[in-house]
Amino acid sequence: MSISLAGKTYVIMGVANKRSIAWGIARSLDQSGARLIFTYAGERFEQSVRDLVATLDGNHEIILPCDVTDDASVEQCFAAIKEQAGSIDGLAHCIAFAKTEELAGNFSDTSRDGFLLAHNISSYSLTIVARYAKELISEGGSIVALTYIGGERVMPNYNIMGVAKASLEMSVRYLAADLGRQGIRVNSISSGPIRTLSSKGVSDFNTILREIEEKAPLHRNTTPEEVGDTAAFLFSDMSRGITGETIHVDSGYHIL
Ligand SMILES: CCCCCCc1ccc(Oc2ccc(Oc3cccc(O)n3)cc2)c(O)c1
Repeated sequence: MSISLAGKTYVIMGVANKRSIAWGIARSLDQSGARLIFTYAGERFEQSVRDLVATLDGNHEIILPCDVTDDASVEQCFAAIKEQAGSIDGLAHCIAFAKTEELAGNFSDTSRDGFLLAHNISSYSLTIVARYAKELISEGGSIVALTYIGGERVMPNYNIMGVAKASLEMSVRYLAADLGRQGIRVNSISSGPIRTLSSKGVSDFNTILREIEEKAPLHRNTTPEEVGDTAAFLFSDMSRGITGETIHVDSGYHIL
């Protein structure tokens, strides 16, 4: 891999299993020589994260719980990172959730608590994580978040998650404006659909994958490795002039 992140440390939030996009990012950064810190939500993921991390080249020892819906949990997580690592060079936010019943049917039937839950986990979490991470991120650091085109235009069944992603993408721009004076860049990767644990929550997912193969300019679906390599670029100095940006890694689908 041409990009070197040797001597750099990144926090990766949201690895659930080997299919996670967060895991694709982890593998690319590991290949680029970075030291990685992992956080997981809920101890049911701890063992699978530990087992996966053991397969990487580098020895990434810091693996911590972090419930982004709990301010104290986020504060304790970053206090532990400060204590165990000192400073970091960036963070990958790969966290989202919405109730499955809100990811199908009529958008007008969205419930108040379904709306709030989706925004709490899928959008506000980036802002509170950035608030604590900015104290640890060195000059020249970089934050990367994951989004989907359903936050820019209507994609059937994506519903409330699309509204939350629109909020996330605008949060990326406001955070870029705020943290730029500290030399911290904030960008998002808009990934094409990838089969993950999360995509099981979206009805009719297979139809979308087929549509991409038929219509996307590259006529193939997106892979976690492609997203991982773009993340490595956004963490590297090769992207030092880019902030507040959304890069589409989607075989070109967004131009249609
Ligand atoms: C109609 C659009 C089909 C392509 C969707 C691509 C996609 C797949 C997964 C994505 O991430 C999530 C994350 C959590 C999520 O909520 C879930 C996931 C599983 C179970 C559950 O109860 N909620 C739904 C999507 C995402 O943001 C975007």
